[in-house]
Amino acid sequence: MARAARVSVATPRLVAAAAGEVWRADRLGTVVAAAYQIVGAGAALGVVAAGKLTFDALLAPEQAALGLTPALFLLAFATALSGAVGPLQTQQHRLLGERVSQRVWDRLLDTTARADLVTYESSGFATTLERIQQNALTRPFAVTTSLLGLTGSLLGVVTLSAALIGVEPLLVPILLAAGLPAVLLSRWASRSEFAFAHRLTALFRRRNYLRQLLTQRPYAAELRAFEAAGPLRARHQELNDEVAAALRTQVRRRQLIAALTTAGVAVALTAALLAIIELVRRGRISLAEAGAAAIAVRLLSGQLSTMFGAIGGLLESAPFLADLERFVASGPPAPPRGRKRPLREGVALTGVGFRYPGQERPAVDDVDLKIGAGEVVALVGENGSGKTTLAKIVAGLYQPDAGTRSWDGTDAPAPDVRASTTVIFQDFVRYQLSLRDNIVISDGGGDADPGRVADAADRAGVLPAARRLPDGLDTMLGRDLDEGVDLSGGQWQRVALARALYRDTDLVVLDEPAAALDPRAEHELFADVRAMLGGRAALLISHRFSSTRLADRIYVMDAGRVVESGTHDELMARAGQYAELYRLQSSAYH
Ligand SMILES: Nc1ncnc2c1ncn2[C@@H]1O[C@H](COP(=O)(O)OP(=O)(O)OP(=O)(O)O)[C@@H](O)[C@H]1O
Repeated sequence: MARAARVSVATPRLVAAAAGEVWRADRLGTVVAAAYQIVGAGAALGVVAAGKLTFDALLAPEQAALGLTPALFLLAFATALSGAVGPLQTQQHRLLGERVSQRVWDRLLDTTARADLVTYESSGFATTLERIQQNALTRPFAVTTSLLGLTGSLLGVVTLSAALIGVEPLLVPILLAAGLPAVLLSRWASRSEFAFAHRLTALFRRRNYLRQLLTQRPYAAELRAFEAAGPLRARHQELNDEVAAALRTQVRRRQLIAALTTAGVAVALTAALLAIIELVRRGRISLAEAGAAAIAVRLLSGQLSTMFGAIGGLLESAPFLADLERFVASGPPAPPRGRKRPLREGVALTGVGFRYPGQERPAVDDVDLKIGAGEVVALVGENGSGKTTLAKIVAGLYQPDAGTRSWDGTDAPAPDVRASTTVIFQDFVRYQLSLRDNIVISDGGGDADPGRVADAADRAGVLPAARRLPDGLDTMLGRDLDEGVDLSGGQWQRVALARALYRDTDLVVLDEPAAALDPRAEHELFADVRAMLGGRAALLISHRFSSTRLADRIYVMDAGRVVESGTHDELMARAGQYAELYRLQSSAYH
């Protein structure tokens, strides 16, 4: 309730802010839309005036200002103009709506880009983002349409009321009386609509996910292999039923609100028309005046409906606008652009701990780790032991909750660490762009340096595949956009490696860089990993111990902690967890 009150108080500010957005998105478009609105209101007035002139010409030709034919022409013109404005407006709104949507999307994308990785990965963020996308993005435009409607109808209401007051002042308050219930009913509609959107977001998210699974290419093969489409369709159907049931209830509620509002307007209209008949009966107004008054009453009631509808629209949009504003304001300020630093001594983590929001156990606990300049350091451990989390801390993507991360002995800010480190994740992105863009995107995209592209591609072993592609480095990759050529999993992995090397930082974090490589390719990569890295320091995560045994130092993680560290030989001599895992793995090949 307190929240509803706050939103009501904030409504004018929210509406003004939304209108400001529309104005900034397309000034000329807004002016044109407003002009149509004014023409529409003027045309409605013209219909009344021409109606009055027509009645005068019919009933009292001797006193009429215009002959019947010109009066009828005027009436036809005003009616046609009033009818034509609607479609013109609709088309203009399509254009304006697109520009506004682009602008609001920009604000949304700015907010999501600013959010740090932890915020981004939290489930609340995704749900709010979905709700904003589903419900709030179109609101600034809807508000402007309502505002324009309100302006036009207000103009109509004022002028038509003035015309009616000339005939009988009582007619205006009779019609206006329909307003209060209409506004109260819109407040009810607004609250119920926001609550409905809130309730349904999680349902929509789940349904959208199933739709992606059922329609997108990466899932097509597995879904067919498991014949999983059937069960997934059944779940989709359950969600459809739930959505339809919730929507049915909401639609019924809105229909009831609409019916009550219309009934209020109809009662007021009937009362006004009865009053006009009564006035004629008592001889207070002439028949011509009564005819014009009836037209004016009908038009005024229409304008009042538009006005109340517009007010209702504004009230309905307010909570969604507040939601949008809250979301845009919730993002932290954009982090400063990081400065790329060379790595002269090394990176060190001391007593580092990290806990994911809402998780009880830390994913990384009291970890000490060092990567000297030019060193290759390996991180091994069982699934879920915290390797990827630790890699994200090293790369500056997560800030440790405890302990310190130092760069060349100083406490480097996270943006600097990010700018000075390159990470390739297990689930690296397969950009549906050209092969060249897939490589250069790691260093700002922009103008590619052909020499550096060729060097990175060569080191990562991409060149043999590139030579077989129809347009070499300029071949579009991926099949999602129809035009591309798909690569094998291993070839994609080499492209990701080339991307890491193109960025040219002194520290590289590679999370399972050889998972998709064939044994020969993996052997070649690791036998000569230092040559591939070209002097860069590397943190290498791998489950394949053959890949990591040549590392300068190996850290073994278990349940978030580093339980052992040393060279391969030292760890084997210790006969601890590493030695056990290593033996387990090598025995599989004997
Ligand atoms: N975004 C997240 N939110 C909450 N918990 C997470 C998140 N990411 C990982 N975890 C949890 O943190 C722990 C460590 O995960 P992490 O991905 O770092 O392990 P890993 O050693 O890289 O595993 P794997 O070898 O399977 O890749 C796991 O228990 C995991 O469930």
